[in-house]
Amino acid sequence: MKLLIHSAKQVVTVSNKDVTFLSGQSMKSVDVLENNNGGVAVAVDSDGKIAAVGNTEYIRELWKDSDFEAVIDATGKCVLPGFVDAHTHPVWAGDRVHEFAMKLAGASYLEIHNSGGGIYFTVDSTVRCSAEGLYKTLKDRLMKMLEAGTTTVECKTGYGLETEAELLLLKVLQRAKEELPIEMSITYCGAHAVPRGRTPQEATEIIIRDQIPRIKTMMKQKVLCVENIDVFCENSVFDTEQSRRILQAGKEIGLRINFHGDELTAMKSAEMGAQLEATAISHLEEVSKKGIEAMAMSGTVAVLLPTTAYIMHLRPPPARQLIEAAVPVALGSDFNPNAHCLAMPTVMNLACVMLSMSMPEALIAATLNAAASLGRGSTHGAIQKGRVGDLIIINADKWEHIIYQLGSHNHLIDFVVKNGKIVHRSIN
Ligand SMILES: N=CN[C@@H](CCC(=O)O)C(=O)O
Ligand SMILES: [Zn+2]
Repeated sequence: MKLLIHSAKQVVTVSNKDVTFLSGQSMKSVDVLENNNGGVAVAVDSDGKIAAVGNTEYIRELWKDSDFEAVIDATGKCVLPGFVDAHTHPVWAGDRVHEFAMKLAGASYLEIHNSGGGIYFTVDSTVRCSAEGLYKTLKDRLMKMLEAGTTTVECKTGYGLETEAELLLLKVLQRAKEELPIEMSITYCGAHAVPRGRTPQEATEIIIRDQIPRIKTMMKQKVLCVENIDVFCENSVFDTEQSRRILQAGKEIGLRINFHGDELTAMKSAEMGAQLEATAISHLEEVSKKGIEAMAMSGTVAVLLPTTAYIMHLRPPPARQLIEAAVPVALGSDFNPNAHCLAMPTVMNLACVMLSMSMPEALIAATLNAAASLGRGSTHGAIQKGRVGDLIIINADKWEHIIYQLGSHNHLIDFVVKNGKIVHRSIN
C-alpha cells in the first residue's frame, strides 16, 4: 500500500454517491466523514487509487497485514480532495504589470487588446523566449499551483498564435506533463487572438487547414497528448460562426470542446457551444437566459472565473442562475498575465463573496465539477474507493477554513498528495 492517513477530524469526500458531477440542489452540501472516536482514515493502494475511507479503527483492521510506504497522522486536521483548476494559461514569458496599472487607471481589457497590448504584448515576449526559458517559468508556476493544493490543472496554449509558435507551446506543455507531479489536461488555444496582419477569417482558415491537422499528426505519433480545443469567441476576436467551425474541426480529431464564451459581449456562445455538445464553456459573464437553458439541456459545464470580474471590474457571471438552472458549475483560476492568480483557495473565496456561491458549492465547483469539465468526473474530484488518491491535508478542524482564511492557504496546507504520493509537505 502506498499511503495511510489516519485520525483525521474530517474527511471531505465531496460525494458518497456514484456521480460524475453535481448540479442544482445537489450542490447545496458536501459529504463529510467525521468520527470523534479515533478519527477518520484514508488508505491509498499501490496504484495510487483510494482503497478505503472510514473510521481509523476499521481501516487499520482492514489493512493490518499490509505495509504502507508512508503514514500520516492527521489528528485534528481535515482531508479534502486535491483541487482541480479548470482554466489556466500557464505558458508565456514576461509580465503585464504596466497594464495592471493602466486598468487601475480606468482602461478596459478590449481597449488595451485592440491597441496592440494584452494578449499581443505577451505573444511578443513569448515568441522571443527559448523553449527552455518557457519551460522554466511554466514549471515554477505549476509547482506553486501544486503547493496551493491543485493536483490537476487544465493548461492552454494561446500566446504563439502562428503555427510553429503554437506547436512549440504545446511541446513545452507536453514536457511538463511528462516530468512534473501535477496532472495536466492540455488545451490547444491557437484561436486565442487573431495574429497581427491577418483577418479573423484568414486566421480561422490557417487553424482549420494547418494547425489542427499538424496537431492530429503529432497526436497520432504520440509526440503530443492534447485533450481539449479552445477559442476566444468575442467581438473583434473570433465571431460565433468562426468559433463554431474551429471547435467543430477540433472535435473531429477527438478533442473535447472547452472554450471562452460570452465574456465581454453577449455572443450567443453558450447556445452555439450547447449545439456542439461542448464539454465546457468558460467565463459566461454575458450569457443569455436562453444560453443557460441550452447548457442545462446539453450538460455543458460552466467554468466560472471570478478573478476576471475582480480584476476588470466586470459584472460577475450569473452563478446563481446557472446553479438554479441545474448547469454544473466549475471554477478555474484563469491564471494568465492579466489575472495572476495561482491558488484555488483564493478563487473559492472570490466565488463565495463575488458570485454569491456557498462554501459547499465553491468546493464542489473546484473539485468534482472541475474534474467533469476535463472529462475526469468519474475518476477525480472526490474521495471514493477507486478514484485517484489526490488529497490535501489542512491544519484546521473544519474544512471551510481553506475558503474562509483568504490568503492563508500556504499556512493551512500541510500536505499535498498526488496518486498517493506526498508531493508537497509544508515547513510550518
Ligand atoms: N479572455 C481571454 N483569455 C484570457 C486572458 C488572456 C490575456 O489577457 O492574456 C482570459 O481567459 O481571461
Ligand atoms: Zn482564459
